[in-house]
Amino acid sequence: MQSLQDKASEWSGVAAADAFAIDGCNIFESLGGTPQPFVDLSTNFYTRVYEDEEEWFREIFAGSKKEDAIQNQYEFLIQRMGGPPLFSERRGHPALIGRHRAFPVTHRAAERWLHHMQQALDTTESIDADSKAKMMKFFRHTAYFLVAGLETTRQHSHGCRGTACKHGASKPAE
Ligand code: HEM
Repeated sequence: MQSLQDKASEWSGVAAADAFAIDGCNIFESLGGTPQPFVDLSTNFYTRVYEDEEEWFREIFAGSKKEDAIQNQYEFLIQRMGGPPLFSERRGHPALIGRHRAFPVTHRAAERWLHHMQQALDTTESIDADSKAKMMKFFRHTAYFLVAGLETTRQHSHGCRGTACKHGASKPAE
């Protein structure tokens, strides 16, 4: 069976080696070892998301306060890009598939998310071009990893419906 990583590579067009080039360097340190570039990026990103002219996409985020969404994201990014584990200290394990279960993370939503992230990166001056390129590949691959992961768990839940399957405990989000 095709793994989620394989599906993510196929759907995103980004090979795993390119997506995880972020692990071969420390972007947090190379950007000066401070939270600021990540705060800038997340603020830029979520300002675009919360003002998106496409209501269907804006609505996905309606249950979260913009300030909270910004903090969740920059703490995750700092941690993932080689900085201190701020996200895990405050929120626990990232478990991204589980944390997105309540949201309709479709191919279309992934493309819209990536569109805003590309624009946010393009207009964040505190991040250099090489780091931007690496981060975008990571984002693209991860967005499709989420699409693939959620599609798989939802299909699985459908298959279990009406049976005494152990997965029945976690209700599928549809
Ligand atoms: C593919 C399309 C995506 C959609 C539609 C989506 C949607 C959302 C929504 C609605 C939230 C809740 C906002 C909040 O309260 O923090 C969220 C949280 C989050 N997302 Fe995404 N997301 C997507 C992709 C990604 C990607 C690619 C990443 C990582 C590279 C990511 C990382 C996170 C993190 C770390 C949180 C905070 C979770 C928490 O603190 O509980 N998301 N996302």
